[in-house]
Amino acid sequence: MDTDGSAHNGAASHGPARAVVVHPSADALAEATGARLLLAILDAQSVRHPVHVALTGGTVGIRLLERARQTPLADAVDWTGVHLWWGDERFVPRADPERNEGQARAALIDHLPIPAQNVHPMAATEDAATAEEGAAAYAAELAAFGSGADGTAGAGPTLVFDVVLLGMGPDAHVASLFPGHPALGATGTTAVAVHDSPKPPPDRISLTFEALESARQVWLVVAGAEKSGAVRRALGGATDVQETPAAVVAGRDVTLWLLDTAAAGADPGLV
Ligand SMILES: O=C1O[C@H](COP(=O)(O)O)[C@@H](O)[C@H](O)[C@H]1O
Repeated sequence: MDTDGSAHNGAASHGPARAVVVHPSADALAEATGARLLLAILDAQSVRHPVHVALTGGTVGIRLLERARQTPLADAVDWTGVHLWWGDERFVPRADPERNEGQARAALIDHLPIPAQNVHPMAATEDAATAEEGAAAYAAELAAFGSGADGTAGAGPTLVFDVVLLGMGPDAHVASLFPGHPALGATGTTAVAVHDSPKPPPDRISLTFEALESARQVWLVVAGAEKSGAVRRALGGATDVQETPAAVVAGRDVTLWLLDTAAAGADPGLV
C-alpha cells in the first residue's frame, strides 16, 4: 500500500456528470435523499443483480435512513438482492453508540427483510486486533464480491457499488479520509486503517478513494452552515486532496451533491 498522497494530488477528476441539488432544510434533504436512494436501488434492480450500496454515518446520513424506512418505496425493493456496506466506521466495540453500523441498523436495517449475510459491517474491536487487520478483512470481503477486469464475479478486487453515500465534515473530510492525513494517499487497497483521526474516536476504518470511485454513483449529502465553506471550496474547483478531500471524490457515472440551503451558503450558483 502506498501512502505518499500522490493518488489524488493534481487535477480533480469528476465523473461524466456532476450535479448539485439544494433542498430547503436538512429535513427535506433527508426525506428526499431517502426516497432517492430507494428509487436508485429500484432502478438498479431493473438491470442488475445484486445491487451494492455503501452507507455513511453522520447526522444527515442516519436521518436519511430513518426517512427511507418511512416511505412506502421501501416495500417495493427486493431486499434479498441488495448488499449494504459502509464507507467508514469507528474501530470501537460493536455496542458503542458511536458505531455507524449500530445507528444504521436502528434507523433502517433492523426494519428490513434483508438477509443477514447481505449486511457487511466493518470490524469492531471484538472482530480484529487492530484497525489494520479490520481494514484487510474488509478489503478481502469486498474482493469476494468484486469483478475482475473480465467481469468475472469474485475474480478481482473491484466491487462496483451502485451508490456510495458520503457525508462531509466541516473540514471537507469524506468517509474517514481527513485533510492532511496519511490515509488519503492509500492506494492498491480498498480499505485502510485510520489512526489519530482529528474527529473522535481516533481509530477508524475507511474505504479508500479507489474503492469510493469504483461506484457508479457517488452522493455527497451535506447539511449545515458550518459546512458551507468546505462546500464552496469543493464545488469551486479545489483540486488539492490534502486540503479538500471532498473535492476530488467522484462516481464513474454520476457525482451528486445533495445539500440543504445552509450548506449551500450564499453561493448564487447554488441557491
Ligand atoms: O466522522 C464522520 O463524519 C462524517 C460527517 O458527519 P456529520 O455528523 O457531520 O454529518 C460522516 O460522513 C462519516 O461517516 C463519519 O464517520
